[in-house]
Amino acid sequence: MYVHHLALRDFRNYRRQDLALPPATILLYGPNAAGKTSLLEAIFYLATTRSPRLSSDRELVRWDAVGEAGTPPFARIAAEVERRIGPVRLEVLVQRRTDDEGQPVNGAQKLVRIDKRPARALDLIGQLRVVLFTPADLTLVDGPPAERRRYLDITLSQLDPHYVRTLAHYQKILLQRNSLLRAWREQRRLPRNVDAELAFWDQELAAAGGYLLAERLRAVVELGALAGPLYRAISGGEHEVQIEYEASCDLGEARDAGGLAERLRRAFTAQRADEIARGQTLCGPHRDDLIFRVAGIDLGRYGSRGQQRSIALALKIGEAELMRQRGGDAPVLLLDDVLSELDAQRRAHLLDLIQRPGQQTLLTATDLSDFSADFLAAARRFRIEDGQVFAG
Ligand SMILES: Nc1ncnc2c1ncn2[C@@H]1O[C@H](COP(=O)(O)OP(=O)(O)OP(=O)(O)O)[C@@H](O)[C@H]1O
Repeated sequence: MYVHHLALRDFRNYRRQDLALPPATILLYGPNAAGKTSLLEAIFYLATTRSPRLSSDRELVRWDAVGEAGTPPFARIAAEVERRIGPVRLEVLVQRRTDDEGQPVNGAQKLVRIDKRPARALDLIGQLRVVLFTPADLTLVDGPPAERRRYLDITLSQLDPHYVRTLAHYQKILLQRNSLLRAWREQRRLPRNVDAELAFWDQELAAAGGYLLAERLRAVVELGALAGPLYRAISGGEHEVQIEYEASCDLGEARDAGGLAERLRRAFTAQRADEIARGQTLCGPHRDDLIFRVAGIDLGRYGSRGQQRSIALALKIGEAELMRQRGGDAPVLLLDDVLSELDAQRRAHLLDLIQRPGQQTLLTATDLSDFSADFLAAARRFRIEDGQVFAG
């Protein structure tokens, strides 16, 4: 699939921008702070309804944007996407919130349209599939478990509309169950029948969690088959990387959603006293992790920087391959300043993915001298300066 037209209005440092994009390698180059990452961010946002940067939605709106006819300022991202299953037009409007007197308040409102019809944000996810590569990908391996859960969730949410809805439901139930447990702890008083009070929440959390787990376990097997050999090739070593799903609840041999839900329910009951004492849900998909082993050694903990970099790259390429295999369409690749950071061997593997016919890849760079003459001749170039895009 590919984005064949992108339109931005008051998004980050872009005032108004219209851009026709080919299904090829697109090199976005220009000085620091020109707006290169923001362009990738816009596409990532359309695909996932999230910014890859740690910022709130209201920061997406251009600082000095003015709203229309007295309405609060908004940013607009729109794209026409070509896919194997047919084209689609996606649009998101992010509008700053104001109070009754028109004074800015925290937060932003998100309005989504798919083929010009209003839709929910969740419906947008998966319409356009992307894989983002950034220098921060290393935290996938050496960072906290939340980074690895996020990696799985973003991949699966783009592939499976039911996954993204179930994840949203799981998170909602988890919040409610936790606030109930916390309230009991703070009041130092338990209801007469704790089991009955929690039965509904346990049931809902286990049912949603069972589905999430089944899909994550399946994805980990498939990703392992893809990333394992890739790691060996990238690292130039003799071993593949093994990806293990480390569950926080005892899952036994269960692998299907129903069996996993039953396991979760049992785990919640078994740790009732602990959960009440600590005021939170102690196990479930929100506490799980991934372990990367090479020749039996946990490389997240004990790997060298180079080994960890190779795993991170193998995971990202594996993610793109998984999307292509399952979705029938190659995802759009977004490479934020990564190619120049890679050594020749790692770079060659990424180039292999990028240079496939019909693959759309947008990559950013400050310096064209990082690229070979062949690469530059084959890529479509756009120069970015101060929130404006120029061909050539
Ligand atoms: N809401 C906003 N309104 C206006 N400008 C913004 C907004 N948010 C960020 N900016 C500015 O937009 C500019 C572009 O940032 P961006 O990260 O896209 O640049 P870049 O070209 O990728 O730079 P680098 O090469 O340093 O990574 C920055 O100067 C940033 O401060």
